[in-house]
Amino acid sequence: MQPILSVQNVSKTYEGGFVALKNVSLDLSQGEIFALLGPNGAGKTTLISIICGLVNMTEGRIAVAGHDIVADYRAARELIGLVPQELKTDSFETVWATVSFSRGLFGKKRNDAYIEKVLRDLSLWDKKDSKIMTLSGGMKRRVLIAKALSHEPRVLFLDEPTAGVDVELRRDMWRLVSALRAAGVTIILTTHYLEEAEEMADRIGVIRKGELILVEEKTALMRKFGQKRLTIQLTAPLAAVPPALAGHGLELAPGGQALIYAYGTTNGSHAPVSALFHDLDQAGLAYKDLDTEQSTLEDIFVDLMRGE
Ligand SMILES: Nc1ncnc2c1ncn2[C@@H]1O[C@H](COP(=O)(O)OP(=O)(O)OP(=O)(O)O)[C@@H](O)[C@H]1O
Repeated sequence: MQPILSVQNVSKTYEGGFVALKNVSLDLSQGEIFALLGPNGAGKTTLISIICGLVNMTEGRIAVAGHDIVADYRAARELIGLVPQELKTDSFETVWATVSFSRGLFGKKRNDAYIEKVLRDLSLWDKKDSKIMTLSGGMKRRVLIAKALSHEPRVLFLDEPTAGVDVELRRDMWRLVSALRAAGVTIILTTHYLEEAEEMADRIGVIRKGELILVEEKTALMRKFGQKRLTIQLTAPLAAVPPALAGHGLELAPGGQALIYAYGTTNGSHAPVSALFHDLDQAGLAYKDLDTEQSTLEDIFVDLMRGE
């Protein structure tokens, strides 16, 4: 199937010579949620801005549903919605006028029923006649989302959509994202809240210093780079790991009250764990409790960023 978004060998050098993107390639399929992660200044906004036609690329080619974003920019842009990071809205207009006007800008026929649905989905309906300048920051952000959805885009970019928003808006937003995905909309989001990406994304891309260093299905990523940690709380403290257990790579917790066993989640086999318990019993070590922890996307991300 043709990708809904195809980014091929895109590079960007800003005026003054700063290289913000280096040979980035990426294909997205319809209806997927893709989380683009990376530290501040990695190039996420640059990439999104290029795809949305706000910044020119230096090299490369991008197509949206087969429409080249340069040669066929009108058709390409009609398919894209962008919720920008910064709050910029026309303060004197009403919510209704702002969102309807935005639809008109894309040459779409007026559709009041659709705009009403968008405003209702974003809990903005009772504010439809309010001027933007009278709204709270969270409400303004909802308006930005409504604007981005006004022309029924097939690809939606959310650039740090939940930065500084309250729990309720965050929850609304994720409900909306699920509904959009179910309707076949492809969503690309950048976020610094990694639990959000862990929860929502189908695939994760990590960008570092302008390079897309990794693109992976989320579940595969968690399997591949994830670690589990088993803490065995002992009934009596130890001074050192007993020699009989030397082959397991155990660590003794400070104070000697617990043994820590870290293992990968790659092969799904539990043989090493059962061998460990067998040897614990053989060594006559008594334990009173067990804790397991699994690495989160955040742990994996931090490790990836360290691995320069
Ligand atoms: N107009 C510009 N001229 C020169 N350099 C720029 C310009 N815009 C961005 N940059 C630089 O390009 C790099 C990438 O910026 P970008 O905004 O894409 O990062 P980001 O990954 O979105 O970061 P953040 O997480 O902070 O939003 C940064 O070093 C930034 O200073």
